[in-house]
Amino acid sequence: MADQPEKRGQAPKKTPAALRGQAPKKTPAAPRGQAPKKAPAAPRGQATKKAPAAQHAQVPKKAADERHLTAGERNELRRQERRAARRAAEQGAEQGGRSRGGSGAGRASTASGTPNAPRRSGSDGKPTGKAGLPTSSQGRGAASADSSPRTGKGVSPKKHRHKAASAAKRDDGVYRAGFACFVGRPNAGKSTLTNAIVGQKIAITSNKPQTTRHVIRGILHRPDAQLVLVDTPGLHRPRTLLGERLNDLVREVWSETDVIGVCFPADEPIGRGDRFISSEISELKAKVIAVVTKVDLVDPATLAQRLLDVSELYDFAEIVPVSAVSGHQVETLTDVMVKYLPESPQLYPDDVLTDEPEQVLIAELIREAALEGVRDELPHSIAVMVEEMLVEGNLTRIYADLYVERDSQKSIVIGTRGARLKEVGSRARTEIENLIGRRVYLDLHVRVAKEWQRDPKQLRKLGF
Ligand SMILES: Nc1nc2c(ncn2[C@@H]2O[C@H](COP(=O)(O)OP(=O)(O)OP(=O)(O)O)[C@@H](O)[C@H]2O)c(=O)[nH]1
Repeated sequence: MADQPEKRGQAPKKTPAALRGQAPKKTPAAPRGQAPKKAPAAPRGQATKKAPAAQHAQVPKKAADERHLTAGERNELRRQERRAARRAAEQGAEQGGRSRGGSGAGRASTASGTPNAPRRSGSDGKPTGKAGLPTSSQGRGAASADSSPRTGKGVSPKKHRHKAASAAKRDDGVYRAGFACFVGRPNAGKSTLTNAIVGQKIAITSNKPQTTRHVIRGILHRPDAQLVLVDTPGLHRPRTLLGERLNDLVREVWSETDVIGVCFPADEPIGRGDRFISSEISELKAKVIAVVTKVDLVDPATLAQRLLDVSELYDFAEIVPVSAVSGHQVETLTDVMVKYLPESPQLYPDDVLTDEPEQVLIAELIREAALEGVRDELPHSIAVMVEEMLVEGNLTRIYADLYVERDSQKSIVIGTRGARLKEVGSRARTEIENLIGRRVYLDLHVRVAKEWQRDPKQLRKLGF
């Protein structure tokens, strides 16, 4: 029988509050019995010929359940979870919930500090957080116990270069864990930096602005800390419904992270967008640092000027110049971010690198390959959905749809006698094989979804 690949390096996505052992209050919809609808077995009404991947999945129940949801429904579920978690955290704070160290002041950190939050027991009878991970009372390291959804094969985390280097720096005996994100104008280098820190490609990158459309978490494990990096789309002036939704998503993430790194590309002068972002973050609880990116592209004098400009823009806690491409100062930046994380037990098991569903990562890799060499509006018009994954021995068959908005775009993406699409497929296949560590057969179809960026129904279907 065909199996869903079992993955190391991935865990089902949970809200920051859930990971910290806070039980989110029910969302308004939940008490009325309006829990997010499960999608039918063939999520997009294209039923029949192939069995959906979820039916083959041998994964924990929650993850298996979520595979039945369409991407849009999954996102809505995430949104509801986040809203509920925020409300729970606020209420916890009002009720004098114990604040964690660092910048998390005012946030309730344990299930017991949250109203209506029953403490759950693990199979061993020990209390666990909502997420099935230990609450802070269990001490560090306990999170790697059996509650992990990680399983055998699949995404193999590469040995992390920060681990050994950082061991020596663990001088105060304090373990820190928390969330950080990079913000900044489109193309500032946020995703490249996230990948460089996590040590594996979990976010796609390209030289087209607004490449990032999903919030993806990458997890860095060190002996003294766990840094959960949340890669977000760049905040921008929205021109479509998609743009508005992406901006909302970014603001939601900002409100729940401990450290925010505002990225300024060293090779471009400070602009209106940078000023706008700096003013937006001034209200947040998170510790805000400045990251001057792409320093390999400028001479020392330009860099010095950029650092000065950045320092005059806002009262940043620190300013760190880095190059994600050469690796210059990446480790220093990591140390700075870790320094501002709250004291906390581990949030994810040891070998989890991301909690993004595998289908989403794969769809992103296909989109990245499709972005190569296209111009003008076309990059924005491309969306990808993985319809199905089947595992046969060491081969994974992936069926994916690549959406564009117009017939003319469809012919560009396909190319003369399918040459361009073939190239996209072969580039994407190599990346996917790197990701899942198995041979891949990739079946790509190009479809037209007219004006999907402006159409709420299509956006939902495509996961926004
Ligand atoms: N030379 C150099 N190029 C970089 C560096 N970091 C990122 N880039 C390039 O800059 C471009 C944009 O990088 P991304 O990481 O996709 O930027 P982003 O901020 O995530 O972009 P959006 O998704 O549009 O918000 C890519 O072509 C990267 O290869 C760096 O340190 N040095």
